This record gives sequence, C-alpha cells and structure tokens, in this order.
Amino acid sequence: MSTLPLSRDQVRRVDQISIEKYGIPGLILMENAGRAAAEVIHTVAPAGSIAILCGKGNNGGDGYVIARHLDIVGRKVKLFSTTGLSDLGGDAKINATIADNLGIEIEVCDRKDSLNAEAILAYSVIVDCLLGTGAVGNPRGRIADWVRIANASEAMRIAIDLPTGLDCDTGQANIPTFVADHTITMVAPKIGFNCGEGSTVVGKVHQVGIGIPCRVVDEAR
Ligand SMILES: NC(=O)C1=CN([C@@H]2O[C@H](COP(=O)(O)OP(=O)(O)OC[C@H]3O[C@@H](n4cnc5c(N)ncnc54)[C@H](O)[C@@H]3O)[C@@H](O)[C@H]2O)[C@@H](O)CC1
Ligand SMILES: [K+]
Repeated sequence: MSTLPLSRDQVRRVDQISIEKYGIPGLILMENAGRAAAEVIHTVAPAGSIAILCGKGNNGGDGYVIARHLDIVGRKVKLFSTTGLSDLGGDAKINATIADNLGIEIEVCDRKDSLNAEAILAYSVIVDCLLGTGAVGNPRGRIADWVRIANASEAMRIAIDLPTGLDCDTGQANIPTFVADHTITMVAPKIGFNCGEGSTVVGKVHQVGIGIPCRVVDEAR
C-alpha cells in the first residue's frame, strides 16, 4: 500500500482510473472500503452501540456498507441519514437499499426539526460518513449541525476517509470540523492530515486498501 499522501484531485483520479480504465466497479471499491473500515471500527471500539451518520454522497455510501458488516458481527448499529432512500443515487443508493432490506435501522433526518440530537448522543461510538473527498468549503445545513452534535458528545468519534470539514489539501479545519479520535482513510493518507490544523482533528490514522493496485495510485500522481 502507498503511504505517500495524496491530494483531493489525486485520490479522486485513483478512483476514476480504477473504474474507467481498469473496469473495477465502484460498487466493489465501496464494498472493500466499508468492509475494511468496519473491521477497524470493531477493533478500536470492540464494545458499545454505534451511530453512523451518512451524507448523500459516496462517503455516506461507505457508511451503509460499514453498518452491514458491523451488524454481521453482532454490533448494535443505527444509521442516521441526511437523505431518504429515494433521493440517494448510484452506489450509495444500492448499499442503503441493502441495509434497509436487511432491517438495519435507518433514521432519515431531512428536516431541521428532525435533527434528534439526543438520539445520536445515546451512542458510545459515532462514525462520520457525512462528507469525504467531494466536500467543498464549510459543512452546511444538517451536516454542520450533526458535526457540532458529535463534537459535543462523549462518544468515541471515528471519521471515514477524512473528518468532515477538514480540507483534504490544506489541512484547514473549516467550521465546523468533526474532531476524530480515529480516522480510517482509503487508499493513502491525505495531504491535509499533516499540515494546517489536520493533525489536531484526525486522531489516530488507519490506512486501508480497497483493492486498487499501487501502480494505479502511481498513475494518478
Ligand atoms: N467510487 C468511488 O469514487 C469511491 C468513493 N469512496 C468514498 O466516497 C467519497 C467521495 O464521495 P463523493 O464524491 O460522492 O463525495 P462526498 O461523499 O464527499 O459528498 C458529496 C456530496 O456532498 C455535498 N457537499 C459538498 N460539500 C458540502 C458542504 N460543504 N456541505 C454540505 N454538503 C456538501 C455535495 O453536494 C454532494 O452531494 C470518498 O471520500 C470515499 O469515502 C469509497 O467508497 C471508495 C470508492
Ligand atoms: K467523513
């Protein structure tokens, strides 16, 4: 696995080259990402209930896969999503549908008055699948509200790919930024983890492979 940090554009190019040039379906990459992340979560937080906060992009898609694999190993897990099934798309929708079909609890909070801070605060682990490499600028709307709720909780906080709010390239902590105890990052660490305020919000970084060979990562540099 490559340990050289990647920029936002580079890591997105890695995914694009894998899918378009080498024909690895995005759904397989997401499955590998979610399964690997679930294994790390089960290791660093071997007990306790787990809330997974999902945005509407593929970072949220990872969250539905993570929920399924944690459910398989018997963990109490609940998904909180900013977006209902009918408004999701692509691989995120497929994995949300599977989670829903399996009866994994999903609470959709698509209105300001349905934020449900108490419900989230009841969990001992909070997993941030709100924004990943598709994020631009300060987290907005419900995503910002949930980051603030998570940061105020006493739960163990785990970010998937990168903490929501952290600029992947500059390490600027936008307002608000999820302050993680652990960050489980796909393919390679991101440049922003070690510059700006990055090191103050990523916690312990765990790098996981998602089935992309090193030479594809090199092509994207
Ligand atoms: N096929 C792939 O490309 C893979 C992607 N993966 C995951 O997907 C992530 C990237 O997914 P996406 O490109 O869908 O992007 P994101 O999941 O980061 O989010 C994009 C969505 O967030 C919204 N958004 C952007 N900035 C915002 C802000 N500041 N406040 C509120 N909403 C905002 C956008 O309108 C868009 O709907 C990666 O970080 C990784 O976790 C992994 O599953 C591996 C495979
Ligand atoms: K995230």
